[in-house]
Amino acid sequence: MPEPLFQKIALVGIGLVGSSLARVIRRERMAGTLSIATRRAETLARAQELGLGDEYFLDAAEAVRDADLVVISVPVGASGAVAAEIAAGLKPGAIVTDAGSTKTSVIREVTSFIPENVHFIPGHPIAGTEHSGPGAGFAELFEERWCILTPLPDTDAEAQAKLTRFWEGCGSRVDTMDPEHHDMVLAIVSHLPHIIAYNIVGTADDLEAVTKSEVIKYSASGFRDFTRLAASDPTMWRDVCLHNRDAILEMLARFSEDLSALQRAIRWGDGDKLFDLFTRTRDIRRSIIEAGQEVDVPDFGRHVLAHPKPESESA
Ligand SMILES: NC(=O)C1=CN([C@@H]2O[C@H](COP(=O)(O)OP(=O)(O)OC[C@H]3O[C@@H](n4cnc5c(N)ncnc54)[C@H](O)[C@@H]3O)[C@@H](O)[C@H]2O)C=CC1
Ligand SMILES: O=C(O)C(=O)Cc1ccc(O)cc1
Repeated sequence: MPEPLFQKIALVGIGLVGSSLARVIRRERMAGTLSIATRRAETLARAQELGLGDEYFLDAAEAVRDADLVVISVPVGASGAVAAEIAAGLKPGAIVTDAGSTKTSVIREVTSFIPENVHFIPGHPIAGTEHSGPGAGFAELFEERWCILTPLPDTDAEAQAKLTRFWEGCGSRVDTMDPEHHDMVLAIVSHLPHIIAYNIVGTADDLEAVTKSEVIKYSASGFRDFTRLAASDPTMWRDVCLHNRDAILEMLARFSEDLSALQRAIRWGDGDKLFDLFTRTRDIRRSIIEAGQEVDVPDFGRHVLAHPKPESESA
């Protein structure tokens, strides 16, 4: 039997992302020992019931002792507290990474707690669903998805290569970005769509007082798609909004400007303008599909964007 990639992996946070990692780590035999820590006793008991790991701890510092890889998968607002908690237990030479949806805030809040002889390499799997908790995870979550690493200027190349191999073992393709760029890109492709969904579903909910159950009864698939995103975890998305504030506000400002232009076109009956925009956006969708970037995820009855296929596979 080949040696596992890591003798011991510790997962801090065992929700959708942490429990998906636990499942794929086990399937691919990437850890000699898999240690799991989370804050609440009920969540830990559920993880244990599901048989997600080999060892279970409420004290994260104990879980990370002797671990060669530590993955922090908690809402981004809790990353700093987790780093403070685990700092004393970290093994020299260990790799610490995270799965947080924002990167500059995580780096700001975590780095100072990480000892000099430990490699901190922030990361973000661009893979998820609207579900949360240890029961929501599945081993295939990361397959054919990007994982973005945002290494720090002094990141050790060997440690980064090993973390890259880990994500590839999970089925992902790995890219690197600088953290500010990551936060700007994710603000438009992920954070704004969720904020827009929360907003439109909230507006419809306010209207429901007037229209009674019509919002539910006649909800077309467009509205239903928004309700899926708007069902995402409130703690996670509160933290994303608070921790990627500047990039989100920048993207919201652009969005509002464009929405005002659309509003004006509708008010003044400018059909050409509407037609031009709707044609341009349809072309974008078509080019994504033609490039083979769209994959169907039958489990969730939804379409999500995956990474483009490499040249050799796209023929
Ligand atoms: N849900 C999604 O689709 C994706 C989420 N992410 C990011 O991954 C991270 C985890 O998200 P999910 O797994 O979806 O969340 P989740 O809500 O399913 O799980 C979060 C876990 O963190 C634990 N936790 C919370 N505070 C803690 C603390 N102070 N100490 C220890 N454990 C604590 C919770 O008990 C739970 O086990 C977040 O930073 C999120 O932004 C990244 C990609 C996709
Ligand atoms: O469920 C969806 O459509 C998502 O967009 C999942 C998701 C949520 C947050 C991330 O940081 C990455 C992916």
